Amino acid sequence: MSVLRVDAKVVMLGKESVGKTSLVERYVYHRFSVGPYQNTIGAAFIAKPTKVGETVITLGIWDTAGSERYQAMSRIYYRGAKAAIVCYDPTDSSSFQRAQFWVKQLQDYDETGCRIYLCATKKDLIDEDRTLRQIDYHDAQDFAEALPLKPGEAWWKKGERWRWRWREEEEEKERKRREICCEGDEMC
Ligand SMILES: Nc1nc2c(ncn2[C@@H]2O[C@H](COP(=O)(O)OP(=O)(O)OP(=O)(O)O)[C@@H](O)[C@H]2O)c(=O)[nH]1
Repeated sequence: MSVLRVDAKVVMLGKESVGKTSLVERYVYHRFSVGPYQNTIGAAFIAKPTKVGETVITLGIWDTAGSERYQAMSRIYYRGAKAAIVCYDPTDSSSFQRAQFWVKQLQDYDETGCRIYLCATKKDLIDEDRTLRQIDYHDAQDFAEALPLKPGEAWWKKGERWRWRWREEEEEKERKRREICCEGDEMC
């Protein structure tokens, strides 16, 4: 019996119905399924060999369910991932909030240097009717630009709202860490 060797684990994250499964299907099978929307249950796995230079590497793609019902399970799927594609639908502002949630989860629990990619879906809808856009392009860009930076470095680049928000969140985390430490330890 042959055992499938996965060279890199990739995880798809994002609110339900943002288009994660459609993206994976497009990438793997070059198709877009039209028809009634079927939500993912738990997660789906697919292996995709891909050529990088002369080397073939196999991506193990975990397409997670966006429904909050499955949120607790998601850590299993992003644990050890080399890359996370965090998707949001620019016509749905709540999906952008959800994307921020996932980015934070990944940053808080990352043990293996997972690279985070922010992906806006359903561009055709915006192209057809710009009034559908609920997420400002620049807000998304600012947020994405802050991603490769470690949280501690993010606030050195001044100007944009997102970077300041990272800073505030980090300071708040540090403050809580100190409080917890001081409660149980007089040396703190
Ligand atoms: N117009 C348009 N519709 C899309 C696009 N991508 C996905 N959809 C539609 O959006 C709906 C949800 O797509 P899915 O790919 O199933 O979404 P998902 O994020 O995997 O959803 P969950 O499995 O619930 O997490 C489907 O009806 C798709 O046809 C796109 O690029 N443009």
